[in-house]
Amino acid sequence: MPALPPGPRSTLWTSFAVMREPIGAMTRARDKYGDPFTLPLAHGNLVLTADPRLAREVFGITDVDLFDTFGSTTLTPLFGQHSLLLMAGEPHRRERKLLLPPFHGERMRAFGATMADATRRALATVAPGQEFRALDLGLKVSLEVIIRAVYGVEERALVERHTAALVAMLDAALPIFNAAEVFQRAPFGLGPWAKFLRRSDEVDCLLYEQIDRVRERASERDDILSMMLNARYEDGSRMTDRDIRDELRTLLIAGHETTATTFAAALEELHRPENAHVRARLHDELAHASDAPEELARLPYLGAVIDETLRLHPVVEMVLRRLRRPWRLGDHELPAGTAVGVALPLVHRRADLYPDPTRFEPQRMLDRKPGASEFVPFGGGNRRCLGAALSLYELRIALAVTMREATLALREPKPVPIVRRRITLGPETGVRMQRVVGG
Ligand code: HEM
Repeated sequence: MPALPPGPRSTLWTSFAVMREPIGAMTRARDKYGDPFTLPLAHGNLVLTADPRLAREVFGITDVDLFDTFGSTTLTPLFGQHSLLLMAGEPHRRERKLLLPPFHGERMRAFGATMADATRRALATVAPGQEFRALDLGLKVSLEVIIRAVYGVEERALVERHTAALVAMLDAALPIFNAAEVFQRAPFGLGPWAKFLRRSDEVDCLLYEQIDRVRERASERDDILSMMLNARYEDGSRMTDRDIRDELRTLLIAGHETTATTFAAALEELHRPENAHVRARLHDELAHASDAPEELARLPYLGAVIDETLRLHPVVEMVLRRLRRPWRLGDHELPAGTAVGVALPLVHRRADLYPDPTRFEPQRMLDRKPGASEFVPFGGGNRRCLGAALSLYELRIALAVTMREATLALREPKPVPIVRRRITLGPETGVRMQRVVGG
C-alpha cells in the first residue's frame, strides 16, 4: 500500500509557492499528481484532497484523539492560552460543546436589528461621490457586530472605545502575527512587540470590565457573552473570566476579517458588468420584501448570492488536521505527524460539481443544493466554523441593507485577484468602489 501520495519534491519552492499563490500552487499540484497529493512544506508534509468522497472521510472522523492542534505558541499572545482554535482532543470537544449553543442558527434572529444598524452606520461614513474600499466597509460592519452581538456592549460611547482599542491592537499585532517567538520580545519596553503588549492590555481591561458589567444581568440578556457566562461544562463548572476573555479574543480574530472579506467579494461580483442580471434579480427580490431582518435573512436568491460568493471567493484555502497516529485516507496509509486536509477552493471549482466553475451564477445554488462535502467554506466535522450561522445571517442582512439603501459603482476594471492577506485570503486591492451621487 503506498504511503504518502505523490507531489512536488522541493520543500523550499513549494513553501514559497503556497505562501505566495496558494490556489494556483494547489491546483497545479493536483493537476500534475492527482488527488490526493502531498505538498512538502517547511513545517512538514501536507496531504490534501479536493475529492468530496475523501473530504467526507476527513470531516467524518469522530475520534477526538486522532488529531493534534495546529496551535502554535506564537499565536498564544493574540488569542490567549484558552482558545478553541488552539485546543485539540478532549479539551477541544469539551470547550466546543459549551460554546456551540449560543451560535445556533435560531439565536441569530436576536441580532438582526443590530446587524442592520451596524451596516447603516458603516454606510453613513461614505459620502455620495466618495471612493472607498468595500473591504473597509465590511470590516466596520463585522467589528461592530462582534462588539455588540458577541461582547454585548450597548452604550454608544463604549462601542466606540472597544472599536478603537481592538483596531489599535489588531494594527499592532498583524505585522508580527506569525513572527517566531524569538521576535516576541520587548527590550527596554520598546519596539513593535512592546506596542502590541500595551494595546493588548488595553483590550483586556475593556473585556474584563465588560464581563463584570454583563454578569450582573446575564440571565436576562441574549448576547453571546451572557450565554458564555451562564453556560456550564459537563461537570457543572463554569468558564473563568480569563477563559472567557481568551474566547472573546478568538471570536474577534476568527470572525472579523473573514466575514468582511466575503462581504467585499459579494459587492464586487454584484457590480461586475457581466453579472448585471444577478444584480437586477436581487434588486427585484429585495423590492418585494419588508425591512424586517428575519424576512431579509430568509430571501432565497440573496442566500444563493452569498453561497455563490463563498464558493468562488475562499477566505481559507485549506483546513488541516495533524495526525497523532497513522491513519488511512483512500488508498494511502498516512504516518503520524502528517497533516491531512481539504483544499477548499479546489472542491469549489470542480467542473463535475459546478459546471463552468469560474462563472458567478447564484442560480446554480438554487437548482442543486450541494452536499456537505461539496460546499465547504466553513470546513467540516468536529472543527467546523463555530460562527457559520452568525456570519451567514450577518452577510445576508448587511448585503440586503447595502443594496437597498446605497447605489454603488465598481472602480475595478478587472476581477480583483485573490491573494494571501494578513491572516486569510482576500481581494488584493480591498475592492475599490464609489458611492454614486444621488444613489
Ligand atoms: C464568512 C465568514 C467565515 C468563514 C468563511 C469562516 C471559515 C472558517 C473555517 C474554514 C474554519 C476551519 C474549520 C475546520 O477546520 O474544519 C473556521 C473555524 C472557526 N471559525 Fe470561522 N469563518 C467565518 C466566520 C466566523 C465568525 C463570524 C466566527 C465567530 C464570531 C468564527 C469563528 C470560528 C471559530 C471559533 C473557529 C474554530 C472552530 C474549532 O476549531 O472548533 N468564524 N472558520
